[in-house]
Amino acid sequence: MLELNAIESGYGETQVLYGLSLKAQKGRVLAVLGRNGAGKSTTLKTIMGLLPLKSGDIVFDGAPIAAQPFDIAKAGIAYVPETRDIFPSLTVRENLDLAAKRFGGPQAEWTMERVLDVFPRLAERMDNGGAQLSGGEQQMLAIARGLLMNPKLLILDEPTEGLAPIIVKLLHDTLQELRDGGLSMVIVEQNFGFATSLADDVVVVGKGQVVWSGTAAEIRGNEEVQRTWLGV
Ligand SMILES: Nc1ncnc2c1ncn2[C@@H]1O[C@H](COP(=O)(O)OP(=O)(O)OP(=O)(O)O)[C@@H](O)[C@H]1O
Repeated sequence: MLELNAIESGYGETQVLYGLSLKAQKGRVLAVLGRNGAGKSTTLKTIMGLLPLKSGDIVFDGAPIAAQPFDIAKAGIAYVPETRDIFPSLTVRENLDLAAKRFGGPQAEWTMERVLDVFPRLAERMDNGGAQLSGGEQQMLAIARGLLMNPKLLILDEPTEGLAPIIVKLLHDTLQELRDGGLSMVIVEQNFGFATSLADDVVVVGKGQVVWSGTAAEIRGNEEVQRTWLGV
């Protein structure tokens, strides 16, 4: 459903991706792993139109991906950045309403009610300001907002970063539920156990390219790849 073919991208003069190719398939979870600075976040930002694609192409659902972030979201990709980017001065309800109004509708698969079923903790915090939420609640809000965009593909950048183990476990169970419901996802993650227990497929990024790809079971059994490219 999403295909990156030999993409090159970076920040101004600084090139970070050197011919990176990968495929994310419908109904499956792809984990993108790699050491700090390998180019994982840069890959996601390039997919989302936040960094210019210098060379190569990106195909989503059989068509070249749009150039502008809003059009990419409209086409069906929801992106939860590392920074979560919720609106701190708005309440939980207002944060969710913004996405529901823009991307919802009578036919929408994800409604406010359904999202709050998945994240009951948010239902208890609807009138709290974004800034009053814990890190885990902010992450839940960011994912809930992504779901209300009714995406075909949900992209998450380091969802467990900075979260306590008990919240990581809760998040894991929630994402597993979404996966079992058939949601396609791409997850960039430093937490190897978290990522490989959720993922079907795995790519490892090193120095701006994909250096290994296979299934989650294969990488769990491959200590050499773990040691060489992930430092696990
Ligand atoms: N805004 C920026 N301007 C210039 N260089 C950047 C910028 N952001 C990241 N880089 C550089 O791009 C390279 C890849 O960064 P990227 O964030 O994609 O890595 P990553 O694999 O996601 O790792 P991390 O887990 O640290 O986020 C790094 O060398 C980083 O220093």
